Amino acid sequence: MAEALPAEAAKPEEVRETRRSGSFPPAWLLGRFRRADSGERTSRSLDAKITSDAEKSDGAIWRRWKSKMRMSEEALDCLEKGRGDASCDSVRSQSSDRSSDVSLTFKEVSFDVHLRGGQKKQILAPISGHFESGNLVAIMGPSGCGKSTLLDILADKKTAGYSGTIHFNGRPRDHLFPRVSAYVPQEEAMPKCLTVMEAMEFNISLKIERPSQMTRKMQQLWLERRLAVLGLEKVKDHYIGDGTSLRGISGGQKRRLSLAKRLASGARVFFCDEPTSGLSATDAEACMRYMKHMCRYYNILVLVVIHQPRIEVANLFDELLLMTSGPGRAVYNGKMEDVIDYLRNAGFEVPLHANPLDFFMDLVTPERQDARVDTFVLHYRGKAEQEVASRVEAGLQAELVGAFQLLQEVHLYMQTWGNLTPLRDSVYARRFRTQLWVVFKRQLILRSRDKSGFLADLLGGLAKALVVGVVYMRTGELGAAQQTAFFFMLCMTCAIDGLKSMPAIIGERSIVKMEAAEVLYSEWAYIFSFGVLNTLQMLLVHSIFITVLFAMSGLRWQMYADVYLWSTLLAATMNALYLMVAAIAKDAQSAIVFSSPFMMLFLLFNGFTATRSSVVPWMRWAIDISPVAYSIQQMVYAAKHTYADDDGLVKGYEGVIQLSEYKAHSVRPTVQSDRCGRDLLWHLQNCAADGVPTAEQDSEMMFKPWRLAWLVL
Ligand SMILES: Nc1ncnc2c1ncn2[C@@H]1O[C@H](COP(=O)(O)OP(=O)(O)OP(=O)(O)O)[C@@H](O)[C@H]1O
Repeated sequence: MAEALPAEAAKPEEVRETRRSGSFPPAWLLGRFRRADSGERTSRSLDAKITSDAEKSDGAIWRRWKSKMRMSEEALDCLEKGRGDASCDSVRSQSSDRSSDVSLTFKEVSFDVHLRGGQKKQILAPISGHFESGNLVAIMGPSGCGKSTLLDILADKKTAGYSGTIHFNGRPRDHLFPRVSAYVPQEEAMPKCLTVMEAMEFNISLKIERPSQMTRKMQQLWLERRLAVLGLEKVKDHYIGDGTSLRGISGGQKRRLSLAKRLASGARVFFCDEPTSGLSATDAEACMRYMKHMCRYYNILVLVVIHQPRIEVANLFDELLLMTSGPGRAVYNGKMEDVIDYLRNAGFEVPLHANPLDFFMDLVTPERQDARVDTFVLHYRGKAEQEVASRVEAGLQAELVGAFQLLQEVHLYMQTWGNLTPLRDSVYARRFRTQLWVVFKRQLILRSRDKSGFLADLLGGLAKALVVGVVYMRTGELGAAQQTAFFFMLCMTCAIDGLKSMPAIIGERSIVKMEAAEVLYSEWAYIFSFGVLNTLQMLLVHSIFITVLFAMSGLRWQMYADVYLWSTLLAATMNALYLMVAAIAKDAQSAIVFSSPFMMLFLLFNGFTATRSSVVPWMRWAIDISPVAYSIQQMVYAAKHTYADDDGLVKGYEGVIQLSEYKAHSVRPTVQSDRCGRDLLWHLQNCAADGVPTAEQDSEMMFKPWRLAWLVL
């Protein structure tokens, strides 16, 4: 059910009149509203949140904070209820007391693509515009006219080359532009097991540092105000969900959460690509009303690509950039309220009861029979282009504060609530260490909530050990060949086990890509935290598997450490390989397809069923690089050492070593003595000071440095 919609906020003119006053600190960030009158307005919902502990521990700070939140609540109240009394007028005027305006100016932006035959296709013909904060701007036009392309270019998301000038606050966009802008995709992938408030906290902790005296509770209240602006305060403790396995917030609420997260992060320009697509008409209208609300309340510029909205939604927009296709050209760029007059001037009267935007769109859609594309292109060039050009020129000359100064304003204000580290002049707001910690914490929370997945993993490991264990129960009593077959099976099982973690990384990849594009954190922060947690879980499941299996096999416990070490290294190596493939593959299916050749190569060239003499000479390298072959070999040597008192088994293992041609890799004392004398590197690694083989060599458990490096990699 759609929530109560906020009434339309103050008119753009009101905002423009007051926002240039240049006061500090910026109201858009603070939600800073002075008390409208001396009358005490109690905020019941806020009072309920005040804990006596907080009052006792940091009374003065808490009281200041409480007062700020109450003022912010008053202003919200006025905006939501659309009240017109004097106190609200005062609050409203102060709510638009914004110190930092922002503007986006683009001049002659065009985009061409090169087709196969070397031809060039113009997608966007030169297009210009200038938009200011506090406005909700619609970018509309027929399908394929280049709306999303233009939005991507303006948001600095287009990787292909384009031409034209784009300025933010009268200056070319710099490396800090991503920190003051936000690109909101049609549908954002978000972790389903996170609550709305946690998602907000995650974003803010990666974008704005919490001052030393600001408690988590204070920050949460601050975030609640942002949620309230987008009508989400009632679902702050709800899971985001995915609509299938976990029923979370609605589609419309998810879209608004995408906006709220970025709002809390301090973004000043929003680029929204069809934020209402897929929503019901009521939800779409609610979403747009909240966007308008946000835009006014925080003096933010919002550009929205939207397909033919209902009249109620269309009326919410302040400005319209209407385009036609073939190539994408502007046919209108001005105030939404002037559309009817513009059409009339061009000789078209909007029929009674018709939606003017629908009427206009039909006239500029080339596919329609009644289209008048050329008329409007000429009309725009003749009548409107000049006026747009002068706005653009003024915008280019404006030189408002740059992105760093905007960030600095927030930073300086935040310092009034405690100590902060210096503001970073980097695309990332927080240090790598902080990014790592925040991402790691979220991973931990998500994993701890996915109890069924974790339990299934543990039980799966146990069940696998029991099944394989039943087959190899008498291994300890059997000969060397059968014991080696057990090692072979064990290594095979460990090598394929990592396949199960591929879907997890593929599932999370779209979230990570989006968050990394938002420059919340570096992808390495995710890779490290995922790697650590995945390895820990893998080690736990693997330990259960190996211990149960080993206990069932009846082999001597002296060799448990060796079997554990080599099987773990093997599992970790293969796991890393699968994760690497999963990270670059398109989807789960192609990840399986890509990883199959590696898996088969290592499993087949295992040095046991396929040995150096049995394979074609030019494929021997495959045995040399196979972690499976190396693990089996080390287990065989460990077994030979463990059963040194059993001549029969020792002979059997020597036979296996000979058949498998492990000698080529092992260290024979006679050869070593000789080599210890002449090979310096070999000497340093493998020989004792007197140049004779060490005890480790005798046990034939030597590491080959390059093989160890391969395993670790
Ligand atoms: N990098 C590119 N290479 C080739 N063609 C491109 C590229 N970028 C955009 N186009 C083409 O430009 C045209 C406009 O695409 P765009 O998505 O911007 O249109 P749109 O107006 O947003 O369409 P819709 O309303 O249907 O989403 C399309 O035909 C698209 O294929």
